[in-house]
Amino acid sequence: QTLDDDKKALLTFLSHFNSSLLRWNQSSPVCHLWTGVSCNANRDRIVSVRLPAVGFNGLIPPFTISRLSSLKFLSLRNNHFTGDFPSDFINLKNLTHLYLQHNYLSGPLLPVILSELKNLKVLDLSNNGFNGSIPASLSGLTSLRVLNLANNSFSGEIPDLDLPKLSQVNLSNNKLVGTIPKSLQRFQRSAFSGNKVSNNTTQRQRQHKIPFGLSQIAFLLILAAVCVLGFSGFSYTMITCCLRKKCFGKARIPGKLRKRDSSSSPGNWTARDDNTEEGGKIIFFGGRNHSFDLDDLLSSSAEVLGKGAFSTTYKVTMEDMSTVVVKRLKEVVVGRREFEQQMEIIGMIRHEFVAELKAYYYSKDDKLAVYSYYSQGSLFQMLHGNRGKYHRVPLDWDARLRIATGAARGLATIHEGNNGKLSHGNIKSSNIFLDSQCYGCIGDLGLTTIMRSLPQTTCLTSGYHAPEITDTRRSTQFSDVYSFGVVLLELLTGKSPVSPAELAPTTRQGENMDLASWIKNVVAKEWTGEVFDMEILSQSGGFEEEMVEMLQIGLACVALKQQDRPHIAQVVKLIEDIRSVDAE
Ligand SMILES: Nc1ncnc2c1ncn2[C@@H]1O[C@H](COP(=O)(O)OP(=O)(O)OP(=O)(O)O)[C@@H](O)[C@H]1O
Repeated sequence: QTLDDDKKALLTFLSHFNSSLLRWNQSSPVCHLWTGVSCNANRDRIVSVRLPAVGFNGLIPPFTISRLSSLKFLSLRNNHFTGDFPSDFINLKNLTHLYLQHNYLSGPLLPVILSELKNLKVLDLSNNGFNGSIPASLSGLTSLRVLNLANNSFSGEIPDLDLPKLSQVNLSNNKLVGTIPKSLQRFQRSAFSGNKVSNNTTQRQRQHKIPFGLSQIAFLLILAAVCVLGFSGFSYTMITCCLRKKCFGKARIPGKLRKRDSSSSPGNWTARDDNTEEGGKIIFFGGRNHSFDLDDLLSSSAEVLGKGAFSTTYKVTMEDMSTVVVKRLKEVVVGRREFEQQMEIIGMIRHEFVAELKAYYYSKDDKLAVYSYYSQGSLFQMLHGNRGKYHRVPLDWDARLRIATGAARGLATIHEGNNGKLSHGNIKSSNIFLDSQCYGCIGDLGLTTIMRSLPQTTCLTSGYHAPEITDTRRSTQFSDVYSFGVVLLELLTGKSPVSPAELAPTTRQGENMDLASWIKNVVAKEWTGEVFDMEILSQSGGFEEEMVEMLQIGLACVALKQQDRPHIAQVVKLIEDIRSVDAE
């Protein structure tokens, strides 16, 4: 019933715009719109409505959206809305994120309305025509973290906003005057640029003036006397304390020892998830400048990219259109400490050919790892997607060489990590991604050692695991090189090591042949060129010699005895020696 009511309210809202919407998207306006709407876990209320850049104009229809009383996230940014800040939004008491930027809204902000939106964490009203003063009642929004009022016509003095959680402010390009209040002086000057405001150094200078019209010498004498008295008092207290300690043995430490605050460690910014009692927290790597936090992640639109053995992988597009990959880890078998230690090691690795671990989250119920997103997809998709279909875009030899070069360099960097002790443990084509220049980048780093081990039977049939691997949690740099060799063979043959059926024509019935054995088999019986992917062979250019060299590297990597395999640094050198792709 409640969901129906919510839907009705939303449809009433939409009905005001039908004509413009139809003009905007002839094909399927409603369909598109519903993708921006999501419900709570019980599916009985609408909690998030995002309708950015849909071409809405006119007033925000009153008592439509505001009837969605469970709404937490509302984005109507980049439309053409006019009129005042909607006074009926006072009903949206659960709202945490409000994005109304880039519209034509105007008029003053009514203090009473804002003070009621007590749960707001993000308020973005930038790039509108709001005027009047900035209401001091914003101080009541104690959860506020982001406040963007830039590019409006706000005037008067900036109120003292005592908001401890506030981490981003932008009041630039308004008509504000006076001094920046103390509570906001921790923010960069650029947050206030384009106004006639100063920070209160002039006030401070005034305070430094000698009081009561005393002459400078008299003032200095008094100051010296105060200092001497202060010093004597301090020394007296220290001496008595020491004596007391000596006389009474163990002295009690006054006050409480403060717990170390992880947010003060450089490079890490810790945000507690207010909703979890179990101490869930998200840790970011690489400085404080993160455009998202846990709420943003959880309230952003997510698309399932796939489900692996240990995790479900989502592509998450944030309100600012940046995209990350979030892996919800299902089978973590280590405790918080070990999990955090592993993530810290991985978070230190920064290399152009290794997918960056941006953040992680640990709570009793949920463990997340946030990586950078590669829009070109994985090597697996590039090699095997749409095979045999007319719209397949073939992957040429140059691209394959570039992928091999990048991925080998990425893996070499990983093996240097943790004082040269780090291994990946899950090198395969679906974990190698293509960057904008078609270099291969290694993804999914750091998960195998903290997850449940795969059963041995799975290892044997996975096609990528080295024969000595019986426990996927105990991978080694040798086994990584083996898996990388399989990827090279996959690149050359265009055959997937995980589908033995592809190798079937040359295997005897019932024989379970891996890619390396299949290649050796074919090379022994036929000529070497038989193993290469037809897609590259049909390409003009005569790259066969280069491909044979790569085949030798791949076969060296998949040597059965681990000590016979080359070190990854050697592999990088050998691949680069085939042809340097960088200059191209
Ligand atoms: N950072 C990323 N950028 C783009 N696509 C990704 C990223 N990480 C994973 N994917 C894609 O998401 C899908 C699911 O990935 P996931 O890692 O869950 O499964 P998998 O790689 O098939 O198996 P495994 O769990 O063993 O790694 C795969 O198609 C993978 O290529």
